[in-house]
Amino acid sequence: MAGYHPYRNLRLPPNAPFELRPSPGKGWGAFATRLIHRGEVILRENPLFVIPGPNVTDKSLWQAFLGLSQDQQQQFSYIRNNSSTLFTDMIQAMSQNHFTVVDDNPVTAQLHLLGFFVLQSRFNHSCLPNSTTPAAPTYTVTRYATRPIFAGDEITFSYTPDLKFMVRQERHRALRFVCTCSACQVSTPNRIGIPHQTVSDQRRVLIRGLQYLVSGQDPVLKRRHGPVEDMAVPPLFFDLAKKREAESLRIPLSAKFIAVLLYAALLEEEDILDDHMLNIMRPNSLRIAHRFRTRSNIAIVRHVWAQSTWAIRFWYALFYLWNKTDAADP
Ligand SMILES: C[S@@+](CC[C@H](N)C(=O)[O-])C[C@H]1O[C@@H](n2cnc3c(N)ncnc32)[C@H](O)[C@@H]1O
Repeated sequence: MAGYHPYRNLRLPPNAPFELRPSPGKGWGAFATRLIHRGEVILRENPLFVIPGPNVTDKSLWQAFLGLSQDQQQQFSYIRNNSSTLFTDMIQAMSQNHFTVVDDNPVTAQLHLLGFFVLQSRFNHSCLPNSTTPAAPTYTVTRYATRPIFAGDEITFSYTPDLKFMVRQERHRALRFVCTCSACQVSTPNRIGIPHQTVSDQRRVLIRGLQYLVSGQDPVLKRRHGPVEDMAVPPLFFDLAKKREAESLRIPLSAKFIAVLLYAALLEEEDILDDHMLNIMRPNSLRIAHRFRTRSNIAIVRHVWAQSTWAIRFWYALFYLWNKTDAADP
């Protein structure tokens, strides 16, 4: 491709299944150069440096920068903001190119550490992503494909997991840019002609409410760090009795089980239920399933669990368990 851009100097790993090139409306992005299978590793990368967060100072950033080798400093100097101009200060550069990393040392594991990533930060956001970078107790950030990605497709990920609980406009405020993915484009109609975005917004409000119901915490407002910390998200509950019920976790076991199944079914329908989320969802819902103590309920739960999709599990549970009390109820 013609035209000089400093990103052409960024070093990709040998056999990387992607290339960097302009992504209309989003600066540059990463695009698959061959079919990438679901679950395949796309990129494993170590940070250029790691510093304590969440609040960083120019001084700590300069110190980290000066500790880099000449070659690493040069890779750092190629990084641009989205409009291809240099960052005006180090804090801005860090805020757009970092991932939170976790220390595997039990003494320092609680620190909020931020790593500067040259390549992982070149991937653009999508509210319907095709890759993910699950948290792991190591400084290395690994990106996996969450669905098959075809040659030429842009490789994207969700910039924060909490975005799945937000409607389009809340997501844009949190991201501080207007995302143009298909969940955000007002004009994209779904299978039955309704704009995807309308249905998607309704699903995400429900997903947030269900998460509140089973965890007792509003997943959006509980956040203290990150892009959503200072945004005005409307409260979910206007009925204070319901809010207290959710927060005291005193909902019957059958309602909780149904809520968890509906939560997974909505994620599945929204097409954002990836293998890493499933690895969390499955044991969580099984834990609730194993708490039933009433014999007839246990038989229903076994039958529910044997179904093939979360949507069918949800409908079975709704039909057979709705309003059923259990010996294990709080
Ligand atoms: C870490 S950078 C991603 C790489 C960047 N595009 C580049 O050229 O280096 C994040 C910035 O990319 C842009 N961006 C990422 N995803 C986008 C999307 N879905 N829609 C519009 N802009 C996006 C935003 O300006 C965002 O602040």
